[in-house]
Amino acid sequence: MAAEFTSLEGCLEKHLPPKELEEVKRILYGKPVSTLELPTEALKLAEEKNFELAGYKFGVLEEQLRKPRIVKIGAVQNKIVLPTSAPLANQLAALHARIKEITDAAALCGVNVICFQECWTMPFAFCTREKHPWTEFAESVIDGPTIKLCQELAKQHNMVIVSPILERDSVHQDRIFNTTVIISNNGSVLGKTRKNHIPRVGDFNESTYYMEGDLGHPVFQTQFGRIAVNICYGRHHPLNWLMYAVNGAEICFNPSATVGALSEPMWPIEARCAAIANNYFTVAINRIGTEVFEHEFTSADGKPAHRDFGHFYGSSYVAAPDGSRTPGLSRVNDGLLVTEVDLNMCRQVKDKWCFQMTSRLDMYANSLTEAVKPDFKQQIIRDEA
Ligand SMILES: NC(=O)NCCC(=O)O
Repeated sequence: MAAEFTSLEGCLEKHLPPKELEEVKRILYGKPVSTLELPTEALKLAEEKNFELAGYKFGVLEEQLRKPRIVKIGAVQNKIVLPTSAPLANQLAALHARIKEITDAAALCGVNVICFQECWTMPFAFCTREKHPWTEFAESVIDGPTIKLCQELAKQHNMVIVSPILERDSVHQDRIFNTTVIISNNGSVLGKTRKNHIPRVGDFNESTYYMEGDLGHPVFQTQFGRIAVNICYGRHHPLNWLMYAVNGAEICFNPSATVGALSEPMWPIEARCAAIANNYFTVAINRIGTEVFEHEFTSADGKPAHRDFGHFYGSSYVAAPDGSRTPGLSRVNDGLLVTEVDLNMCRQVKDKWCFQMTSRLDMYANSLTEAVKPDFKQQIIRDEA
């Protein structure tokens, strides 16, 4: 769908009578979320700097023996700032400045953990199939310029920063990975996680640029809960989501870069299903805009060569373990979504639905062990009549 369609929620609100709208929202979005009051200063900054700022809060049961574990999550979606033909250093600096503005607004809103979009320091150039100059954006997660910036911001704002970048691993022969770095609110690098599943679909020609993640499914214990990151295409793999839950995640981020023609109908479903199935909060983040490249490329589908990927439709949202979700940010504008959650909800929903007790992981572990053997025989009962 074209970039002019700004948001699904906006369209429903414009065209449905209030009573029907309430029913549609109940069915499509689950238990209603309330609006979070945001400081005037932050709203002013958002207006001045031209990004959407929205805030929501999920309802949760009050417990008698546990204190609430309130966390404010920030999700950021943004366009690239300069054209893809600008000098790389300028492109990077402009993105750094943009993310700093949005993070400053998040700090004013009291955000505890913020996550940016997939490979946020660069245009999503993998569609071009050109290595030069794009692989130059890959940087060290130990002392690269982006990590340094994130460390400063994390310390300044007492905020955990989840920063998805293209990683250059110089300790291992300059290999490249699609990595997310977790920076603690004290400014130190807590660790990193790498994209496990690499797309081989449409113009997402990413497997020629970087390798499959080799770090498993780490979960990071932060001062604001246990967090994990399932990077973009990993959201199509239920076992990837599952393993972060098995390792104890309470919030699972899904920083992404995906376009309307390919995935938009799947977008509202996948991270939300994952929240339900895995009893954690999911944070689905997608980039914004249409990125135009200097040289034409084809999509190997017989259609004419072109210079862009299509429209990255944003629509970032948060889903809760009880199946409710926030409205999405816009399909066309940069934005910051602030969501207040009580992590106690994860266990409350586990106790209600018992998915963790009925999942039969041992049965599937055995079945999958058999299924990956070369001499595996499918369990099919044939009608020989
Ligand atoms: N960045 C990325 O993995 N995109 C793949 C397309 C999709 O998963 O929608």
